[in-house]
Amino acid sequence: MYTHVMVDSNKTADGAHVQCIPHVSYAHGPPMHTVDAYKTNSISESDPTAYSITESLKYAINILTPNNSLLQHRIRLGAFLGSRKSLLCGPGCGKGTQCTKIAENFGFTHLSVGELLREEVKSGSEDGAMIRNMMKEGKIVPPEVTIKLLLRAILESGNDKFLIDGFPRDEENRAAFESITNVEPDFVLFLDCPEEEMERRILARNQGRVDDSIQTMRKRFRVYMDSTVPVLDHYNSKAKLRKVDASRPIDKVFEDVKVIFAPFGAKANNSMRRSSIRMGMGHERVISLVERLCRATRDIIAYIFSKLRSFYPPACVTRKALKST
Ligand SMILES: Nc1ncnc2c1ncn2[C@@H]1O[C@H](COP(=O)(O)OP(=O)(O)OP(=O)(O)O)[C@@H](O)[C@H]1O
Ligand SMILES: O=c1ccn([C@@H]2O[C@H](COP(=O)(O)O)[C@@H](O)[C@H]2O)c(=O)[nH]1
Repeated sequence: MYTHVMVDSNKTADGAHVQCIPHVSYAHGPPMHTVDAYKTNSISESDPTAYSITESLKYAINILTPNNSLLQHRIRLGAFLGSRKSLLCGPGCGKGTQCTKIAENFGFTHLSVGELLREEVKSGSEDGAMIRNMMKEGKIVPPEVTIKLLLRAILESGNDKFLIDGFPRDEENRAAFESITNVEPDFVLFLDCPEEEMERRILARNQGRVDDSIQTMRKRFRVYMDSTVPVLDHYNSKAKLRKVDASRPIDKVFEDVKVIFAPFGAKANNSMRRSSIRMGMGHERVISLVERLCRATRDIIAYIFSKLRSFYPPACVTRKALKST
């Protein structure tokens, strides 16, 4: 299986996309490279000059955002990784539930990688079948896929504050993401919940998810222990882990979460919030639209003035012209 990175140079950074497609085509940049999508650092035998997928993505991102500067500016990450108690836990601790509340209250864009993957499956894309199978088995999808989806969502969001829910699930995803973007999360929220409670929540969820079965849940717990706990340890060693007791009711958990997030985000004001409700959108989206509108208005006014100036020169110029006649 080979995956390639395509860069469409006609798009602006906001509209740009990084795509994994079966045959590479770099619109600009190095000649075609083939990359083994399932080995982060592999070099294809058929092409000795092949880039690793990480390098390819890095190159693509650099085209979209020279030196990663835009991306660095735009990403401030709060990552949710799952939860654990007595070293056994993970899915169902309430990440999605708390993320929705944080996004509403602190103006973050909530990006659930699990949700992005589910949408990719629904879209019927080439990766869809592979993603669905991996999710059904409770496995972690390779970084080439998750990071592509994540970066696309980041670039499309128009926001500069992101809440990344359920990522990175393993060291490979963490290392690839940090290497590509050159950014680390501000902190990682760890929702601590007993395994039995998480089981209860998952089995009561009833949203028709392919992984909400006892069998898959057990597999997910194992994957969590083997692959995600080392990521938690990594952030803990960097003093970036913030732990909250997630076994309590939703609002009680959120009270503690709010304290952690308080320094990280301005609350959207009430009129913005009312507009978001009226327009049926998340308020961060409304803020971004208002910002864009302001920028567009400023550009239009500047344009009108430049036209006016060419028809009506400034008074001093007119006076000078009159004097000389
Ligand atoms: N504190 C809580 N108390 C009781 N139920 C909760 C709590 N938090 C979330 N739930 C419920 O538990 C279920 C799982 O929550 P949620 O989907 O937010 O978890 P998650 O960690 O995102 O799960 P997954 O990792 O499987 O995506 C949902 O039905 C949700 O309504
Ligand atoms: O970074 C990620 C995040 C998720 N997955 C896969 O999706 C499911 C469900 O994720 P939730 O965040 O719990 O909704 C997870 O079990 C993985 O199979 C992933 O591969 N990589």
